[in-house]
Amino acid sequence: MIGIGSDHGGFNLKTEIIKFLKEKGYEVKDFGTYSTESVDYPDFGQAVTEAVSEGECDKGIVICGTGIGISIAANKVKGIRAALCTDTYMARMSREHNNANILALGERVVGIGAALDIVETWLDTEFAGGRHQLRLDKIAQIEEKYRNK
Ligand SMILES: O=C(CO)[C@H](O)[C@H](O)[C@H](O)COP(=O)(O)O
Repeated sequence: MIGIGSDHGGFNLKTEIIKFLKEKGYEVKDFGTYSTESVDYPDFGQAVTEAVSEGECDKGIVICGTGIGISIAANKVKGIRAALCTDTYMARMSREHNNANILALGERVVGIGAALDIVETWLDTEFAGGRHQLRLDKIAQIEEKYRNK
């Protein structure tokens, strides 16, 4: 199950991505927003990332105007590694090296065609493990250190 959410600045791209994923046979859960009326991106970043963190969704996609705000919000949730990607190389590396479990996109930054290529690359790429796992373990240690501070 892929969780997806956006603010108003990412609503149109979210609609296109949902259509694309369903055509590819993915199960998708849409966490909103459901129109271009102004809303706050942390609410939707939190909804998607909690679903991934709690195991309801395998991976998540979050979208705002730039992808910046919603990726910052997403990375506050324990166990989340949200990657803001603007091209397919970043999408591939964010999976291969960072085992990103959330893809962040900016509707006002990337066109629809490029965004769909990024989504496809991201979903099709596996984590490489090895030395990269050691680095992710260090990120988890930082998360743990600052958890209750
Ligand atoms: O969070 C963002 C930037 O970091 C997103 O791009 C938002 O979508 C953007 O800030 C919303 O801006 P708006 O002027 O309220 O549409």
